[in-house]
Amino acid sequence: MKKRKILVAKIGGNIIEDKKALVSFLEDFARIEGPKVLIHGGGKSATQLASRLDVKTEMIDGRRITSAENLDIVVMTYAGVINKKIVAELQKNNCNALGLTGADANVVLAEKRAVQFVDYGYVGDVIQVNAEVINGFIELGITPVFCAVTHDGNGQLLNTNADTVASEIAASLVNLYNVSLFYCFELQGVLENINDKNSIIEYIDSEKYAKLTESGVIADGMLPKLQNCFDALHKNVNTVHIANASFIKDKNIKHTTLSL
Ligand SMILES: Nc1ncnc2c1ncn2[C@@H]1O[C@H](COP(=O)(O)OP(=O)(O)O)[C@@H](O)[C@H]1O
Ligand SMILES: CC(=O)N[C@@H](CCC(=O)OP(=O)(O)O)C(=O)O
Repeated sequence: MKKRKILVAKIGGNIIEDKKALVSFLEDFARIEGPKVLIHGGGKSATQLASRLDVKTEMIDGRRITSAENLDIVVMTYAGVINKKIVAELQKNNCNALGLTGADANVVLAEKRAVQFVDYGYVGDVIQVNAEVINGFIELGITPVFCAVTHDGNGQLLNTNADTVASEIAASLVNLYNVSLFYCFELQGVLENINDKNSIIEYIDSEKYAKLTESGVIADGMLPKLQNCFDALHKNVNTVHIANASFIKDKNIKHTTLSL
């Protein structure tokens, strides 16, 4: 039997911080028919709140070193203000959204990252996603909206990169759906030259990915994003794109498509 299509979209901190871009993205997202899931980050907002509270922020390879204080800040920011504002905006646009952390309904179970060279603190690596629960919400006509907070099943909340949450949720749905994963952000795609907004690399396969990483073209948040794209493809997610937030309504704009 042919599988139904589902869209798994992720928006990051730069879109969330840009009120106009966020409102416009959510309007377009709300309009999309059929099953869909939204995952959001908000790293920029968490860093701003930490600074207002005089709490140090440290990122390594695009991931936040998460102390107990940082964890409280990210939970307040991601699961609180950002998640609820997004849900309210989607409701305004007649999209029946439900805001969740990975702890809610036990959808995203993670484990605290073991200390190897770096102690990331309360950062979680995803162990399991409960696709049946996500599908249950969708069957009820509800659009799940996930933030990047997960849990370990023993009462500990954890901070997980939002791109990873999106990749894992997308991968969990492949037995039920034909899954498209869109990473939407402020640029047009992966750039050959970060200072030239038009230098969009339209196709990246595993070989090109290795070359780009080696040459240092890929840096900061783009490192985990691409890793997560390839993880999703290896787990049989059908299509993966990195694109500007407006890609959600206009599939003809230039962007980056990933393949193995
Ligand atoms: N080659 C590249 N092409 C595009 N962006 C890149 C590249 N290398 C590094 N980046 C950085 O990665 C950022 C995207 O990662 P991140 O900030 O985690 O995104 P998001 O807003 O989706 O969370 C871009 O804003 C850019 O600063
Ligand atoms: C472990 C880790 O790094 N978690 C991320 C989660 C938020 C996120 O990924 O936000 P963006 O999508 O806006 O970057 C962080 O705290 O920054």
